Amino acid sequence: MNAPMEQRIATDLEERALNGAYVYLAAWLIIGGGAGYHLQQPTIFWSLSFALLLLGILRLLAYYSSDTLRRRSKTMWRGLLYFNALIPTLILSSMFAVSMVLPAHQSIYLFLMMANFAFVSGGTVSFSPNRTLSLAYLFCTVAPPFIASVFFATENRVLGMLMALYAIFMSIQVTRLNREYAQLIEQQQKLKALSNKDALTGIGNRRFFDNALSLGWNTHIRTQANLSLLIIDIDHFKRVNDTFGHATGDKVIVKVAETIQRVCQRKSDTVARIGGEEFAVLIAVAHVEDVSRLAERIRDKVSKTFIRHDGEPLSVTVSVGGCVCEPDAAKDQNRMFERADQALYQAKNEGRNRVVILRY
Ligand SMILES: Nc1nc2c(ncn2[C@@H]2O[C@H](COP(=O)(O)OP(=O)(O)OP(=O)(O)O)[C@@H](O)[C@H]2O)c(=O)[nH]1
Repeated sequence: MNAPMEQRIATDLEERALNGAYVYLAAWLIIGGGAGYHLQQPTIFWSLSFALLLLGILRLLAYYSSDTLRRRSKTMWRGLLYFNALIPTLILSSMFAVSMVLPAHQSIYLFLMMANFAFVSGGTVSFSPNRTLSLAYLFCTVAPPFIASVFFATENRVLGMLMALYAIFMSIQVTRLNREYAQLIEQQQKLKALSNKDALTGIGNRRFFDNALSLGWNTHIRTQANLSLLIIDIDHFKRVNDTFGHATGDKVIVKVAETIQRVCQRKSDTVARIGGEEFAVLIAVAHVEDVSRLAERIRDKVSKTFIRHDGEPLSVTVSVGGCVCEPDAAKDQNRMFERADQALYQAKNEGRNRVVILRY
């Protein structure tokens, strides 16, 4: 399982578990209060109410500090998630078992039976993104009343058998729901990746670049991280299309994209096609000399790269405009882009096949 998928499942589970912060307590108060159990067994009633209240608060705390918790220790985070998900249902299903076996607690029997069936459905479906958690929930909800009905209150055996049958049915449903959930998330991830990809070259598209620029810009301002931008435009590309045809033009675009990618191989480099024959590169470099050197390498490599047209070699050149940015909260990312565009314009005006870098 990849990291974004793991993160997505974790967030989903926490959100689905959030209702439990009040549902168990509310159900217990309604059942106990409605059946007069709070008068018959006040110590048990109020102790369990207090315990469910504390568990609800713990669940809320776990939800609101989940990011920190996950960052510190995934094992602790998972342990707390399981604890919060399983203990409240275990308490109520155990009370259901008790009410089945001991006549003194019979007043809550029927209501707890209804609540228990509801929890079996709701809880197992809610936790289905994590099959283990969902099956553990099913077990905690069904096992106590099942054991009680089969071994201690045998007049309830039919109910026990029904619960077992329902548990088997739900466990099959969980497997199916879990598979469908995983497929859905996978498809969403694929769609997201596709929507960020340029169909012709396979590199990032304009949307991908805009997101990367915003993200890079915010980090640049917040952490004073280095950030520079290059805009690369193929020279006289209209002529390529007009002379050799659109299909060859496409091949040229693909080749230029590959060449830029080969030069910009650092993990921190972001390469995208932002227009027809226009590319952008975001780099974590702060010195004009370093940015110039990289831009020159791109320019040089493109000019030495050939594609074949009717067996004949064909090459193109590119002009590169760059902007090297000093971090300053008063500046803005659009101005940075405009500055790089201005540098590109200058490179074109000065004769093309050249690099111009400006500061911002
Ligand atoms: N083959 C192909 N051509 C494209 C694509 N996108 C844009 N173009 C063409 O790229 C050409 C860009 O031309 P111009 O903007 O005039 O620029 P240029 O000819 O490169 O001239 P300079 O940029 O000034 O050097 C146009 O003819 C567009 O039709 C594409 O995806 N494939």
